[in-house]
Amino acid sequence: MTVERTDEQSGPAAGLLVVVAVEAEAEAVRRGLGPGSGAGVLAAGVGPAAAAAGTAVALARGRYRLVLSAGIAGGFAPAAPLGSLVVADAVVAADLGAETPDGFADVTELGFGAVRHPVPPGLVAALAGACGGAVGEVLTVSTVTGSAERAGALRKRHPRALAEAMEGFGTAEAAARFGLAAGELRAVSNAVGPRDRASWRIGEALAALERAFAALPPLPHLLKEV
Ligand SMILES: O=C(O)c1cccc(C(=O)CC[C@H]2O[C@@H](n3cnc4c(=O)[nH]cnc43)[C@H](O)[C@@H]2O)c1
Repeated sequence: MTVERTDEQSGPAAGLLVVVAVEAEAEAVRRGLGPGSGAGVLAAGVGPAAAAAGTAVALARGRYRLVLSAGIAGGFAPAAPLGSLVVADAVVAADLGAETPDGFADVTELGFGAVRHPVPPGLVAALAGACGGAVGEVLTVSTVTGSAERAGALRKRHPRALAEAMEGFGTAEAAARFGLAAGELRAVSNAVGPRDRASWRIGEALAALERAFAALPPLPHLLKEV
């Protein structure tokens, strides 16, 4: 696993680490950031475990002050349509828990762990103000939702959720171990609900992700907010 920086590794403290799942997302982020941003961009793999492991290794090896989970996501209709951007004000593990006779119980209800990482409000405002993204919860799931029933159950349990993806909570958990804030910025490639591969708009979502990173304020401005 390597963290590719968009400029010299040996320069001043990098500051920003952007963690995505796959190389196509990393390329979109790098194009948006442009040369000389100094940010680290890591394609850590799909899912919360890969994201947590990759983020932790990168943070142990590099000098970072802020972490962003980024990439494509499923959007909850109608708030997060295809091609739109979503900025998390909380990163929430939505399927970390147990099935009980009374329904799903998250790990905090079972008496241990955490399922939620709030994002510093100033960081949320700076990100959303810059890219025009909608603000709300972004869920992290280990299984992509593929039915209206599951989508409805998630929305019932998380009425403020705008999107689901698979890495944010892992990235935020790792960042927290290093005492760092983490945000999440997602571009919607598909609707959360019944599986319909023909309707995915991955190219549009990657283009929106690139535009979002091109619009980000300079790093010192973001760092003031955390
Ligand atoms: O096979 C399917 O039905 C299916 C539907 C949506 C996404 C996938 C993926 O394997 C992509 C996972 C990858 O992309 C992010 N992502 C994008 N859309 C979603 C989603 O609706 N729910 C969860 N994750 C999504 C995710 O963060 C992964 O990196 C397959």
